[in-house]
Amino acid sequence: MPLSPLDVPPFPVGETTWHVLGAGSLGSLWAVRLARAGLPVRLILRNPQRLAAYRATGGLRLVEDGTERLYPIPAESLDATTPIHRLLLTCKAYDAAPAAERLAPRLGASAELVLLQNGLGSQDAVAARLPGRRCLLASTTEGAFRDGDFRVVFAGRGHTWLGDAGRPPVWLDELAAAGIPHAWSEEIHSRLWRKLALNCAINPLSVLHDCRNGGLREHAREVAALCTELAELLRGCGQPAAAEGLQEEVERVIQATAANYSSMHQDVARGRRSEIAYLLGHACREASRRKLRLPRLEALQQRLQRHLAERGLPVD
Ligand SMILES: NC(=O)C1=CN([C@@H]2O[C@H](COP(=O)(O)OP(=O)(O)OC[C@H]3O[C@@H](n4cnc5c(N)ncnc54)[C@H](OP(=O)(O)O)[C@@H]3O)[C@@H](O)[C@H]2O)C=CC1
Ligand SMILES: CC(C)(CO)C(=O)C(=O)O
Repeated sequence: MPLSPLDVPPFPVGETTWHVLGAGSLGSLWAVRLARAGLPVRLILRNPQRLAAYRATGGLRLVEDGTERLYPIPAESLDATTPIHRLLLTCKAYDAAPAAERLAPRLGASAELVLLQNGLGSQDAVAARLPGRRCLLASTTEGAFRDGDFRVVFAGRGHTWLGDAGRPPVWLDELAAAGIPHAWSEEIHSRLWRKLALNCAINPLSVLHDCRNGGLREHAREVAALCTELAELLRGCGQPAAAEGLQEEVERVIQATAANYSSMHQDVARGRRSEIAYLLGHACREASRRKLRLPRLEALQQRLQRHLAERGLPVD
């Protein structure tokens, strides 16, 4: 497929650089769209070897609507020392806090972070390592996957919600200019909890039954029982809105994604670490902290951990 260099910026360049740590699926998708809107973007790669590999490939490749293009976005390694004012954190949940800790010396008091991790728990861990810095939470329904090193396929259009306890930042305009569908959410915690519950109802069972999401239609009673406990957990955690109509939505998602393998199924099938600790693990920890007895969720976690251990994968 033809490759072309980065387009000439169509917008005046913003002043604050978007540093992106996690040049994988979501990070590349964001970095490319911001860069082609003329905004200053810099990737942070994990070490000099990864930086050299990136430079050798000439940039990020994004496959969008069947067309691949090359975007030579500037990059640096984690060892760089220049200040960071705005950071998009798009690594996996288990990598987020260690990465934030490494970058802490470069993040001044007015630095802002956008945390795009799935599940819950990693966001608090990041914030604890960066006292005083603004950490915005994000939840997305966009989909992307890597099919090569620094090559990403934009697989599903979606929407991203961002929020925290403060006011919407002015740079949301930059997301609009970059064509990133988004909205400010006053209830970002509720959205993250709801997504966590959907993931807990679908992903572990899809791994244990080794099936596509649609295969869970044959386990409808098991799914329904989990939804009952998940709704109880959400209410117990002060998220009653996230509990409403949970089972119906889980059934809709199973139907709509029937042909897909869940992200956890894909991770396990490829021998990669899963984000269990930030999904089912977080759910079970919160239940135990609040003395809620949710036997089905606990049994599911134990089954999943056994399954992961048998395959030599981390159980958290
Ligand atoms: N992909 C998707 O469609 C969606 C993803 N999400 C969530 O987004 C988050 C990111 O997922 P995804 O983009 O798929 O993950 P990927 O595995 O595709 O990308 C993660 C990237 O983070 C990099 N990374 C990890 N640690 C460091 C570090 N210390 N320094 C520099 N780079 C680092 C990895 O580097 P390296 O390449 O060197 O390994 C990798 O490029 C997850 O929480 C996921 O659940 C949510 C919705 C959809
Ligand atoms: C499709 C869905 C909702 C299944 O839980 C998902 O988000 C995932 O696979 O992680």
